[in-house]
Amino acid sequence: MNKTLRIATRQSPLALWQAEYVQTRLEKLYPNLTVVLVEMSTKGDQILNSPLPKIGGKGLFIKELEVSMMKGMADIAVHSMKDVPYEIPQGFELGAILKRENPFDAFVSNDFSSIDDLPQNAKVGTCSMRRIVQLKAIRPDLKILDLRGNINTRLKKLDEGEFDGIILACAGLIRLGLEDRIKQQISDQQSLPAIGQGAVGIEIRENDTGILKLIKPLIDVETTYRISAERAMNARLEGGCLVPIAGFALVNNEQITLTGLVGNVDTGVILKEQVLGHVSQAETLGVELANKLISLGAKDILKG
Ligand SMILES: NCc1[nH]cc(CCC(=O)O)c1CC(=O)O
Repeated sequence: MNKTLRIATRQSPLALWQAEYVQTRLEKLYPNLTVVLVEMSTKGDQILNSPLPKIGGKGLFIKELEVSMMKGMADIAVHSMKDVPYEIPQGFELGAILKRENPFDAFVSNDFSSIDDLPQNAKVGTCSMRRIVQLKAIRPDLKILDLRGNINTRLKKLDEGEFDGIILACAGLIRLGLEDRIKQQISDQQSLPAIGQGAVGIEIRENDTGILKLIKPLIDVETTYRISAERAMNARLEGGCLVPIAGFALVNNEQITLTGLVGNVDTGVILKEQVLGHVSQAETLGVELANKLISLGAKDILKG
């Protein structure tokens, strides 16, 4: 019997690419399944004249998709994991996390080859508090200017000369076929990636066992360990996009190394720590790292 599965998605080129990627994967797995996209705009897409932290943070890119699932208009929602708040609302759960793309930040410029190549007092565009605090640590002279909008909008503003360079995620550029715009892949030493950066997740209605079974083949185990550790740390720190928090996990031979960072844009203070352990303890390690950061003053740093 032909079944139809409906994917709730935002309408940005990146969101559509990610939703179509899941659609293609599912159609290949299940030839009798029809997979359709239910496109919608979210508040986070609509309010572009204010820095994201001032309008309520990342949940603004998610809420409408969850409402469509609750109303029975869609069966799953595809998100960039870095846009998913650490608390999943009651009635929903993360059903699958797919294989992580390049997780690092990218320096994008038409005139300069790297952050180090930028002249004194160069103008750099980003709205991420995480990127700002780490950029200022390596180049305190830079003029960081607010930059919002989808990837193409941000590139257009760069190309129109508003900035000497901008910071984006490698993953978004790669997925949109814009890898050639990456002038420098910024190392995690210079800019620790955002929690979940580079990973795509599928949100479902809680206990929707039929859908869970359907999407199970899309799960990437290593990525799930990495994102679980990063998100557990963020949850313990109660981090949103209002504060500069970064977390990045790597897995090697069933050992997970989790690095976490908190900072303060006003004071420039950065606190960075690391834990390691067995992948089976991913979430426990995330909490352990958060507790270590808290014991070293993370909450006061985040308050400023
Ligand atoms: N809301 C911004 C956002 N959310 C996810 C990505 C990139 C894709 C990813 O990290 O998976 C981006 C763009 C960026 O940070 O440059």
